[in-house]
Amino acid sequence: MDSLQFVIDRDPHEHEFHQAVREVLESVRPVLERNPQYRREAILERIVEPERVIMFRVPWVDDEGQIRVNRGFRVQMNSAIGPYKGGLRFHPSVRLGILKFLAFEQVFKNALTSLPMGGGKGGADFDPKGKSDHEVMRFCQSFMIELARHIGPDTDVPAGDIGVGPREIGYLYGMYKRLANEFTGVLTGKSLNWGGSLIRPEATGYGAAYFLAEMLATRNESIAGKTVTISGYGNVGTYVTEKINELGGKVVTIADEFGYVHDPDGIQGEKLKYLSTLWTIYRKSAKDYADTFKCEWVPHRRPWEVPCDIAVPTAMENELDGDHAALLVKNGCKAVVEVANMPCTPEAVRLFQENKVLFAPGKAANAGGVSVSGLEMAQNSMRLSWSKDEVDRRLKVIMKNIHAMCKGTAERYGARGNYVVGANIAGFVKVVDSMIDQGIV
Ligand SMILES: NC(=O)C1=CN([C@@H]2O[C@H](COP(=O)(O)OP(=O)(O)OC[C@H]3O[C@@H](n4cnc5c(N)ncnc54)[C@H](O)[C@@H]3O)[C@@H](O)[C@H]2O)C=CC1
Ligand SMILES: O=C(O)CCC(=O)C(=O)O
Repeated sequence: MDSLQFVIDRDPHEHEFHQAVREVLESVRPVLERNPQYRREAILERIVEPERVIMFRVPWVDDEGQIRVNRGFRVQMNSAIGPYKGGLRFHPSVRLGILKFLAFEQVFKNALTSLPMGGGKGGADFDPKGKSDHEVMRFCQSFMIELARHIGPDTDVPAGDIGVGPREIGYLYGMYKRLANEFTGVLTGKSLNWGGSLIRPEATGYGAAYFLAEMLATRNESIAGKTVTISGYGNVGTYVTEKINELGGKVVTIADEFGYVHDPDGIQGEKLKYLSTLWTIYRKSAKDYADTFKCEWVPHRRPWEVPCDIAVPTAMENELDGDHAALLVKNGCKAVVEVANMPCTPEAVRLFQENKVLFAPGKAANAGGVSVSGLEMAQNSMRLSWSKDEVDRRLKVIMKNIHAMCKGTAERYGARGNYVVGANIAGFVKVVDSMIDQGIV
């Protein structure tokens, strides 16, 4: 664990980054034992250090004429297997340590997709909630004025994440195009009229449901008839609900930082349509859903206390801790799928694994989003658009392959059923072998 201590000593306050690094280093220990070359090549020391970090001032003017200043970032973590690729997050919690953890996770996730994408992540401590469209536009334009010089369709291709949806991608793209004077696939998650891919908005949620179906099938189970609890109701929360409904499951909760909604009849039909805009367009609290559809609102508590077969955290890192995990286990939960990035604490993951709850780590289960981003890049390069069925078919194949790769790798390393170990080792080996091929750079 010397490499972990090195990371902690260097940046002691970056706890989420330490957490992500610790998990990967623990998983890959048997790989290092079998391959002494990795130690000789100082592969751990190299993989935990971003290739480049860009941090910049983002000044903008609000609707009252006040000058505001936010901090922008892009962490270009690893380009061994392709251009940096990963989302932008606009949220007040954004700081360097959060983006380093997200960029680090992205490196392994992107390697699992089998598409040629390196890992990166960026964003700002800007909160789009409560801002007018014009304020968001001015912010995005100022952000892109600096970011533009560091990205490009073969260099670094950002996309959305929390707080960055089609509106923000549009404003960011408009400014990039004006600065670069070229129309290229420099961002993904674009609107369909100007280079976006069908199924990209749905991809993270649909992909996670496909992964879940594969995982349940290993125990001769399926999503049909299962009760599911979820947390976030943004882009990924909405589409994972849609696909779970389609596969016969019933989603009974949504949540935010103020509490959770319990709708035992299930979030479907008109209610799901309503949900799909609640956060992504109006940025309203989940309580609004409870008020509108007259169901239970439970303030200051988390949805993991509601008995369920499957739990699907879809909002923030570390939103599901050991106490929540103990409740889920006690109530008979059979599977947990991380659709957010690292939403379960290490203690929660340990409890799930000890109690034989199927556990899908985010870097495998939520890889459908970046996979379809990769397919968007391919379509942009070819100057054509695939049909919805074509993209969905490719997404299904990718998720099935990721599942098989994680499962098979875990078995080969004596950790049957441990998708965390499988995902970390499979992603790690692909990236570090590519780094070694390319020399000490
Ligand atoms: N959009 C994508 O394609 C992908 C997203 N993810 C991850 O999925 C998660 C959700 O992302 P999106 O749905 O895209 O974002 P979004 O902005 O559409 O939705 C964010 C959700 O988080 C909730 N939220 C915001 N601040 C919160 C707080 N302080 N406490 C609790 N909940 C809070 C919001 O109410 C909303 O439900 C994130 O962890 C993101 O990194 C992972 C892979 C791809
Ligand atoms: O589509 C992308 O490039 C990135 C999606 C993302 O940010 C993620 O996978 O966490």
